[in-house]
Amino acid sequence: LKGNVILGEPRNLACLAKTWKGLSSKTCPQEMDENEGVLLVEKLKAVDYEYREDVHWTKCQSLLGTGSFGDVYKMEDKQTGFQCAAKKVRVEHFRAEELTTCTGMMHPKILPLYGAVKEGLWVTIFMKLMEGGSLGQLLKQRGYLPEDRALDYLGQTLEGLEYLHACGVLHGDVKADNVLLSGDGNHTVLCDFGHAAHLHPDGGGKYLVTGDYVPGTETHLAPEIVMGKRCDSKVDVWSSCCMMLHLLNGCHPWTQYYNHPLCLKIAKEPPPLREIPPSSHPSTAHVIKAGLEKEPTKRASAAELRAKVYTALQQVGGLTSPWRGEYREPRCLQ
Ligand SMILES: N#Cc1cccc(-c2csc(Nc3cc(F)ccc3O)n2)c1
Repeated sequence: LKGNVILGEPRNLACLAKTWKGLSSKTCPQEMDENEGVLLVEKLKAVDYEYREDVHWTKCQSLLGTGSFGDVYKMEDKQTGFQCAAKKVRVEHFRAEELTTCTGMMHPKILPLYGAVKEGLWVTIFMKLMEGGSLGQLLKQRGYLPEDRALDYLGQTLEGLEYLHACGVLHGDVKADNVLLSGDGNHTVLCDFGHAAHLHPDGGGKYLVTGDYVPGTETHLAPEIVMGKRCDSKVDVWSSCCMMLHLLNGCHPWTQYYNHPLCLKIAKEPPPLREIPPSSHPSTAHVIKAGLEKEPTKRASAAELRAKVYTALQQVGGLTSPWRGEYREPRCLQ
């Protein structure tokens, strides 16, 4: 059995990932057994240039969650015993941007990539294990979050976005399911670059709705995306405030007022500011208003919005409530 899995550098992985794009199941039989990839950490060990599921690594029983285009499992390297998270994506659904946008990214609020391997018709992407699970899962357990917790998580998410945008990358699917938590619930990282895109260096927008672009979560889509206009990093700011409404209410924006297809409403209707809980502090409302400007040039940047979030967090008395507290009936079902 031939293999071509190496311990390498992020740029090796970015380069190899581009050759995986668009391979379809119509490939020849020997392709079915191909095993190639780049591992970025010593704790994931290829053996004779091979790294195969159930041979060199195995999935642990639990399904951790569902990412874009694939399920996420806890996995263990059979040689080193090291455990991490792994998402399996069919090559037909694999987008090279999932790896080219986040390789080489080093920031406390961005989930570290450990490598990726193609085995037959599957691409497996390895990332750091986050014991706290996703913010989406926490929300299901708590109904909706206290204002200080929601502000703190929004602020950390915006820190990660600020770094991403400075690197010329837009995430494309900012939502609670793609924000992961440390074991103590106090630190977040942004994950899942399945909808990410490289921004033009001139900072000009990019036509997202083209060839292989798959839109992110409909309820969180910015107006300029649904109107097929040029998009830039501001689309992530809009989505982060849709996530904020989701954290504060326990339900996605728009869904209580409109039926599908929501994209027509997102384009036509005013921003969903009426969904800001009346009990919110005025500074919190100010943050959401600044992030839900329909005109991207008027919308706050991730850096500007982060500053407003920290002010609001101070105004509400800082972070005081526990991350796992009592369940609160989502506001949308009241
Ligand atoms: N650890 C962990 C954990 C727990 C719950 C959900 C997720 C989750 C949601 S999207 C997601 N994407 C993802 C996970 C990988 F391991 C590798 C690439 C990915 O895009 N992971 C991860």
